[in-house]
Formats: sequence, structure tokens, C-alpha cells
Amino acid sequence: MTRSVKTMDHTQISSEMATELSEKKRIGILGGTFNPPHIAHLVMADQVCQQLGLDKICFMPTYLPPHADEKKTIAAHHRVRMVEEAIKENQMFDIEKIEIERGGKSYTFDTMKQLTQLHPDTEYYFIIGGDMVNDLPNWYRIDELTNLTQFVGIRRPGFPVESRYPLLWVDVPQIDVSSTSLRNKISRGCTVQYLVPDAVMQYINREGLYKNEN
Ligand SMILES: Nc1ncnc2c1ncn2[C@@H]1O[C@H](COP(=O)(O)OP(=O)(O)OP(=O)(O)O)[C@@H](O)[C@H]1O
Ligand SMILES: O=C(O)c1ccc[n+]([C@@H]2O[C@H](COP(=O)([O-])O)[C@@H](O)[C@H]2O)c1
Repeated sequence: MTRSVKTMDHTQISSEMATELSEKKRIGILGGTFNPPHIAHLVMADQVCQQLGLDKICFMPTYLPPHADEKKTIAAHHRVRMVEEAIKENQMFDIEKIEIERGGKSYTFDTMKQLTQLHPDTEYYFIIGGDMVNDLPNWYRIDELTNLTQFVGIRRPGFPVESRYPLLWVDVPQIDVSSTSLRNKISRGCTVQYLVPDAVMQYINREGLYKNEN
């Protein structure tokens, strides 16, 4: 059965592509450091899931972010626990721990190669914020990666919506929250209530995370 997939005002998947896709499981992957996970992650995952009619969204924490030199992160087990807390109330959300289990630098090409080999019945949609799109040319084996997964771009305030790579752009209410801003707030003793799910805030408080940064 041909499925009509309307993604946003001006992007539409062709009916041939939709037919082919509808025969496979369709899973969105939201890769991230999740240091910590916040409401913008949840909103973008939910919107992409609903707008593209995906079967589920897997939140995929990195073990070591590929640009680790530039990005200090707390231990992976804390980030995994926070993601689990953040997604626990949504049945369409799941966690993919393949990068945590593999260890080392979490290059997306390695991950998607592994996932597509393990699950040939699945079509993957790799979700990225608009802030990452400009950086795609620097990703490890990016040309091959675009053959393994369909990238989905999310508009983010202040970032362009163009790329030389094939992206599906999805309109999501823009939420100007980042993990960096939350870490800064917590280290200054400011509240992050409503910016992260309650369960994540409780975990951060219980474990005393981000208090001594900067
Ligand atoms: N407010 C946002 N709007 C749109 N996309 C976002 C937003 N916050 C994060 N993303 C996207 O979510 C994915 C995972 O992000 P990540 O875990 O690095 O969070 P972050 O808030 O960007 O973190 P940091 O501030 O530490 O860089 C990335 O593709 C990122 O671009
Ligand atoms: O593979 C790469 O070269 C690459 C470079 C930058 C980012 N990524 C992936 O993009 C996702 C978001 O990264 P980050 O650093 O914003 O958390 C995460 O899954 C990273 O592994 C991947």
C-alpha cells in the first residue's frame, strides 16, 4: 500500500520512495551527547516521529563524541541513565546503546554500518539539529554515510537551512535550550525546572552533577 508522507510545508517524499520505505521498519535515531538531555531533544524527537510517521525514535548516546577534544562530557553511565529517565513515559521512544557498548570515538558511519548490517529490515533516519548541518562535510566518511541513512534536519535559531547533502527538513517549534546553557545554569546554582524532565532534574540533584563546572 502506498503511503503519503507529508513532512512539512515544502518537502514531500515521492510516492515511489514512500512505497519502498513502507515495506521496511522506519526508525529515527537521535544521536547526541545528552549532557544532559533536555526538552528540545524530546520535542524534536516527538515531532519527527509524528510528522514522518516513523515506528519509533531511538535516543543514541555517544560514548566519546567524535569531537571529544572540544567537548568535555561527564561519564557515559550518567548520560545513559538521564536519557532513560527522560524517555520513560513515551512508548515511541527507546534508547540505543550500541555506541556505549562499542566504546571509543562514536563515529556515526561506524554505527550506521553496524546497525544496517544487524537490521537489514530497517530504514534509518538520523536526526540532527540545524547547528550541526554546516559541520556535515567534516564528518567521518560522510559520503558513504549518506548512503546508509537519511539525514533529517531540525531548524535551530540562528542556523542556515541549506546543505549540499540530501536532508529532509522538518519544522519543529524552535526551543532555544542547549545542554551547554543548562550546565552553565546548574553550575551557577540557577534552576533548570521545566527545561529538563522532572526525573532528569531529580537525577542531576541526586548525583550532584554539573555543580563544579567552570
Ligand atoms: N534546541 C535545539 N533545537 C534543535 N536541535 C537541537 C537542540 N538542542 C540540541 N539539538 C540537537 O540534538 C542533537 C543532540 O544534541 P546534544 O546532545 O549535543 O545537545 P546540545 O544541547 O546541542 O548539547 P551541547 O550544548 O552540549 O552541545 C544534535 O543534533 C543537536 O544539534
Ligand atoms: O561521525 C562523525 O564524524 C560525527 C561528527 C559529529 C557528530 N556526530 C554525531 O552527531 C550526533 C550529535 O553530536 P553532538 O556532539 O552534538 O552530541 C552524535 O550522534 C555524534 O556521534 C558524528
